[in-house]
Amino acid sequence: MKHIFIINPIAGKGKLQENIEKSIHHELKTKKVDYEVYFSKSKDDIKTYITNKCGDNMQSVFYACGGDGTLHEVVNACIGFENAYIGVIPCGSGNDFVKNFDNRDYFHYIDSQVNGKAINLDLIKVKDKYTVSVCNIGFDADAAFSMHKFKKIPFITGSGCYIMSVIYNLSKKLGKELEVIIDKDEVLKGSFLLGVVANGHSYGGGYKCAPLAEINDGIMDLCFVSNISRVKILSVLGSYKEGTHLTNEKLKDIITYKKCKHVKIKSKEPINICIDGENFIHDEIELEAVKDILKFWIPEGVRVQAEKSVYTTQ
Ligand SMILES: Nc1ncnc2c1ncn2[C@@H]1O[C@H](COP(=O)(O)OP(=O)(O)OP(=O)(O)O)[C@@H](O)[C@H]1O
Repeated sequence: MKHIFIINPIAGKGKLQENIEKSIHHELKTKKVDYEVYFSKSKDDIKTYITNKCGDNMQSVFYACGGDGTLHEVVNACIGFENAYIGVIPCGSGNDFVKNFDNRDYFHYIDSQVNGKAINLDLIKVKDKYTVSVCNIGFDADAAFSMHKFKKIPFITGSGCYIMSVIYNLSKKLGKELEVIIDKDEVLKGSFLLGVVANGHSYGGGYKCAPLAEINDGIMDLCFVSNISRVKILSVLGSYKEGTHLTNEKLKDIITYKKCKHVKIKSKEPINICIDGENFIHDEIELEAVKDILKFWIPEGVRVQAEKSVYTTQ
């Protein structure tokens, strides 16, 4: 097995990458491990690099050294290659995918990584892409989209930009008129503040939007929040971040939570959609759970999180 570390130099604040490169060489140089370190030049470069590498028919693990965006690119580049496995060394800002595992520290240990093993996990297929963590629409997707407006302001950090973008979006009309068709059968119709279709349980750097989601059950978790007043948003957000929104009695009338295998979302006008934190615009999307398609390389000592206790869902 060859171990190929793809480091995204701009993920997170770019602080951990140098240390990761040093520990890779420190741990592996003297051992009989076939390895390579590559610094990605752009999003598209990740795909070109992996496609070329997979062409040599060698069994390889491609480690996404970055955040969920980097992992998303590595996964989508590797899908379809029988000889490619996907690992991750989290060094982005959110790193939500690895939150679905116990003993996450081991993701940072190079010896645990190279002594890992392959397991099968699920992904969500949306259009011609695969989602690793979460697809989201609504208020928070709009905030992610309009962040660029604030990036040009001097001395404002990434989180500062996000806060300004949230405030900017709060001043605009809230609520998306949507039709959501679940498993080709059940229809939800209405005005929604936000909605997620999730493989993993978290997004946005720790918002536990889908607390019951499991990455190896072949099922997606859908959580839609009905449109509410600006004042109520603040009281909902705390619960939504903690993942207690399913058990919070005060929120039961505004939350719809379902487990499903297929979802179609329709809007009369094009809307912003975030897929693993990457931005897209569509007026209709279909999402489908695909069981066991991700050939994930799990470090020694790490476990997929155990089944959650059952909450009351609608
Ligand atoms: N060399 C590069 N230059 C510019 N962008 C890159 C480069 N390599 C990869 N990318 C892209 O950078 C984007 C941001 O990376 P990523 O999402 O991993 O970091 P993050 O936003 O800090 O982490 P997270 O998504 O976990 O919050 C991704 O879209 C990735 O494809």
